[in-house]
Amino acid sequence: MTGNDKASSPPTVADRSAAIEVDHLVKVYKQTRAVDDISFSLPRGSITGLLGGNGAGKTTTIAMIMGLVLPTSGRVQVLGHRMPEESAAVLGRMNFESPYVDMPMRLTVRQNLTIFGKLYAVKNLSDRIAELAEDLDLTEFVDRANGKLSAGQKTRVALAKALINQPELLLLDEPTASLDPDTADWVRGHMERYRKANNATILLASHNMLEVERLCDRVIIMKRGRVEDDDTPEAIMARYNRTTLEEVFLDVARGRVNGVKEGVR
Ligand SMILES: Nc1ncnc2c1ncn2[C@@H]1O[C@H](COP(=O)(O)OP(=O)(O)OP(=O)(O)O)[C@@H](O)[C@H]1O
Repeated sequence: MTGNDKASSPPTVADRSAAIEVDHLVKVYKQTRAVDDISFSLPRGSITGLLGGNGAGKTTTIAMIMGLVLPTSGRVQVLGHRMPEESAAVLGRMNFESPYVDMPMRLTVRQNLTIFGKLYAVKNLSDRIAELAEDLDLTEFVDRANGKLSAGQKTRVALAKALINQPELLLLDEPTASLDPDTADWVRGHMERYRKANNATILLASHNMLEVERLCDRVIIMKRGRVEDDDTPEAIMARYNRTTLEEVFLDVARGRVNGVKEGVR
C-alpha cells in the first residue's frame, strides 16, 4: 500500500498498535554491545528524539527498526508488524532520511525522486514531485544533477525523497546536520507541519539539542547501548535540575546528576 491510498482500507488491529515497539532489543558486533537490552514504545503521531554521544547505539537502533540490521535478540514491531520478518507489509508506509546517505550524483533531482517514487509505487508521481518541489523549495534546481547541489540543497532533496510516499513513520538521522540555521529552522517547521497534517510518527536521532527541545514531545537518551533516560524534555531537564537539554546531555556524557558523579545518586 502506498501513502496515497492509505485512507481506503478499514483499520485492523495492526493499524491501532504503536508506531514502533522495541522490546529487550540487543545487537552485539563481535566485541561491541552496540545496543544492550533496550525497550520503548512510540505511539502514533508522536515525535521522539533519540539522543546519545557518538557510538551510543542510535544508528544501530534505527537500522534494526528499519529491518536492515538483524537483532542479536529481542523484538521490533513497526506499525503492528514484526521486523524484519513482516517488513513487506510496512516498508511502503515508512521512510528514512540521513544527510550521510548519498543519492546517485549524476542523476537530476527529478530523476532521483522519480526512481524512489517508483520504488514506493507512488500514484500520480509527477504531481507528487511537483508538490514536493514547491513545498521544499526545489523548483530552481529540480533538473540539476544531484552532484552539483550544495549540502543544504542536497538535504532538502533528501527530505523530499523521505516524504515521497507520504510515510506514516519517518526515521530521521541528523536531518539538519549540514544546514545553516535559517534553513535548518525552516526544515524543522516543515517536519512539524508534515507530522500534524498526516498524524505521522517521527523518530529523530540528533546531536542538536535545541532542535530536539523544539520538536520532540519525548526524548530517549542512550548511553553505551542502553536507555539512560526516557521522558518528556521538560521532565528530563527537571530531573537533572537543568534548563537546557544541552546541559543534560553533558551531564549524561560525563556521568553526573545535579553536578554529582554517577553512583552517588
Ligand atoms: N557494522 C558494525 N560492525 C561493528 N561494530 C559496529 C557496526 N556498526 C556499529 N558498530 C559499533 O556499535 C556502536 C554503536 O554505533 P552506532 O553507529 O549505532 O552509534 P551512534 O549512536 O549512531 O553514533 P554516532 O552519533 O557517532 O552516529 C559503536 O561502538 C560502533 O563502533
